[in-house]
Amino acid sequence: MTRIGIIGSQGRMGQAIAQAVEAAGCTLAGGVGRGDDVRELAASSDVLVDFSSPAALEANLVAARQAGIPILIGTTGFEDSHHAQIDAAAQDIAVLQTGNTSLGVTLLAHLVREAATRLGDDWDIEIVEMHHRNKVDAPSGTALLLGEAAAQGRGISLAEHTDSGRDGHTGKRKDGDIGFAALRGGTVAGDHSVILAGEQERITLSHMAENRMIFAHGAVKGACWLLDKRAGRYRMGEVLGL
Ligand SMILES: NC(=O)C1=CN([C@@H]2O[C@H](COP(=O)(O)OP(=O)(O)OC[C@H]3O[C@@H](n4cnc5c(N)ncnc54)[C@H](OP(=O)(O)O)[C@@H]3O)[C@@H](O)[C@H]2O)C=CC1
Ligand SMILES: O=C(O)C1=N[C@H](C(=O)O)C[C@H](O)C1
Repeated sequence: MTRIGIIGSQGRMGQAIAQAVEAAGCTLAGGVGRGDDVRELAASSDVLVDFSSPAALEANLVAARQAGIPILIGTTGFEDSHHAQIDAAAQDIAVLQTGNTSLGVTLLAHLVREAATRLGDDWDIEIVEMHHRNKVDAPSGTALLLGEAAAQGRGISLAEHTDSGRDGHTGKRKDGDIGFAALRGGTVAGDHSVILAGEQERITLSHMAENRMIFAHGAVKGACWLLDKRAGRYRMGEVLGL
């Protein structure tokens, strides 16, 4: 039976993933939190699943590399330097990093890419997300991955066309930018809408997570999918055949 080790095991997602591991008929190798030794967990796991904090990334990648096992990273809030660390680790082990492990969002990203490819640059793209009051990063990892999908569809760089957190006298909207707005409150598991706004018409593509078990089941599926993969960086779309 596949042994899955959870990083961030006492968190909201860590606890959901433990349930999903059981439901999938896998074995829970154990879990670690802040201050625990992730190398010990890696030594007794076939694959690691990380839903913790960007601060934990370096130690997690070192542990997975030393043990020679794959890692699925669902943590969000990464900066460019974190992505460089993930790329480096993917030279030696299989790594899947995604801001959202659900089937619905993975499909939504395809739809957004397609819409952005087909609609002209005169359609403005805005991404709105809402999450529970305890979420610490914004925009959400999902909003960013949907923004990436839109940017890819348009053939532009998201980094050069992001407009996030408008406030005050901002001036008019810059042509071609992809806008982000983040709402926080209550217990919302994760709502995302991509609005394509044209002349006299508007398309909204949305996903509403009703329960974080959808992320947990996707994470376990992704972790098991990674088991026989060569070193490299993989996407959730590959797991789900999208
Ligand atoms: N990709 C996806 O589909 C999804 C991604 N996420 C992301 O997953 C992450 C976790 O979310 P959530 O479970 O809600 O958050 P929580 O805050 O509930 O859980 C995070 C857990 O990680 C632990 N942790 C913090 N720092 C470290 C560390 N250095 N090493 C090991 N463990 C550590 C925390 O411990 P302590 O409490 O002591 O700090 C806590 O138990 C977030 O980045 C979130 O955005 C969430 C849902 C879906
Ligand atoms: O922190 C959360 O809760 C979530 N985080 C992920 C994100 O940043 O997009 C995925 C999901 O939306 C829930």
